[in-house]
Amino acid sequence: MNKENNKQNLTSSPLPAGEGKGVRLLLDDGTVFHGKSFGYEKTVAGEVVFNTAMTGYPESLTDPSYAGQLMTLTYPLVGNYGVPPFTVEPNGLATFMESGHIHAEAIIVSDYSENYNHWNAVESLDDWLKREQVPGITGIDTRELTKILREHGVMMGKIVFDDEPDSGQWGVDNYGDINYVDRVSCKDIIAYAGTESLHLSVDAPAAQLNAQLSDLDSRILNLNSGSLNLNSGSLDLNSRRKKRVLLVDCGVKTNIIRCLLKRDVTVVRVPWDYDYNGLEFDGLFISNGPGDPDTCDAAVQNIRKAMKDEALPIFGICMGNQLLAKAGGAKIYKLKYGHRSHNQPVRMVGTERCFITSQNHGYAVDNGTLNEDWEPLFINMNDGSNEGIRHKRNPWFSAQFHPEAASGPTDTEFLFDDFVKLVMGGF
Ligand SMILES: NC(=O)CC[C@H](N)C(=O)O
Repeated sequence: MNKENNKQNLTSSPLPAGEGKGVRLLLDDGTVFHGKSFGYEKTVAGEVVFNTAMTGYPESLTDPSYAGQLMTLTYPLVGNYGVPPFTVEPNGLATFMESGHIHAEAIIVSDYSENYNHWNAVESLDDWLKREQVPGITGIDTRELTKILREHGVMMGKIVFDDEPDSGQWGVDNYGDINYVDRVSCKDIIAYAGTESLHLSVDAPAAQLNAQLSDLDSRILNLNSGSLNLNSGSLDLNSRRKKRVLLVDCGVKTNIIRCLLKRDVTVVRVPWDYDYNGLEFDGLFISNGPGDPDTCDAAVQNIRKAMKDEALPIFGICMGNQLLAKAGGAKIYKLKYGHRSHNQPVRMVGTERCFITSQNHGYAVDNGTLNEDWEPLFINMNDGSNEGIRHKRNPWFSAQFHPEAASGPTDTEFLFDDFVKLVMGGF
């Protein structure tokens, strides 16, 4: 079937002659959009999703949860504040980005602005995309595209250059069948303490890792001893170490690690399928990540093992909400077109408190499948879907939205305070 003749053929207002190459966005339902290329020239395919935030393209492009997706921005003017520098902190974390590189397959915009101006910009979006070999399309009627995705639901799409014949092949499997988490998760164990970080091998026995982590703690404590506040809540005086959060990296955003470190805990980041149950830690954190949570069974099994310690604080964000729910026996389903924006309203169940949240997810926990030990913690005010869960007795909770924001509103950052208080042993 020739999909291009099958459906709408949508041409947006032409860009001035001489700009990027002509390029088409082909949707799985046969719709074709015509635009101009910017960034890197490459044919790519993936799940086409839309994000209605007005800002935040550097953070969204580097959010590992966008792996495998073509990111449509509905805000029409994109690129006008350029791109911040890719500087890295002493602990190896990017200063302004959410990971080490762009994870979205492509960016789709209405009107790419070549001119940019911002106190922190060092290059244009076009130059950054070229450097990272990621294609962009401009001149697309992104509101029309979004209407189609809202009606039909998200679907696979492909970018094809007008001067290249379309092979007719997608070149990638269906989005939901690919384990993207495995692609984006770290490969080593990385411990972050203060401004330091230490890479450890996943093959080392737990006893050796525990000893290496203790050495790191002693070093940090000695380094800080001049200014050490002995009343600091995070210092465990019995074990002479800081409180430790074990972070399961399903594609963690940098700002989650920053938010934890800011609260004075040591963060031990492990690959998504690593069995951390022999390590010493005081709290378990399960991160955001791309793709279908049903591809992450190893992570669910490890969470179940950790749950044998009923007093262990557990906190999850986004994919972490879904994996914690699965570990508790609940089911996940795919939303029609997901929540990707800076203005998703959620209500804290049992209260009249409503928060405006930053979101990026396509799947959701089915509230009806939570067993009697669990209850919804937040509910989306637009569509009633689950936005978080909590265990009725144990210190286990999670949010479907992004309390770390980056980008977006920071109103729910208090959830990190709540978690770290539990880790410190009190509430
Ligand atoms: N940001 C995330 O962690 C997203 C979780 C999952 N991949 C979803 O789309 O629902």
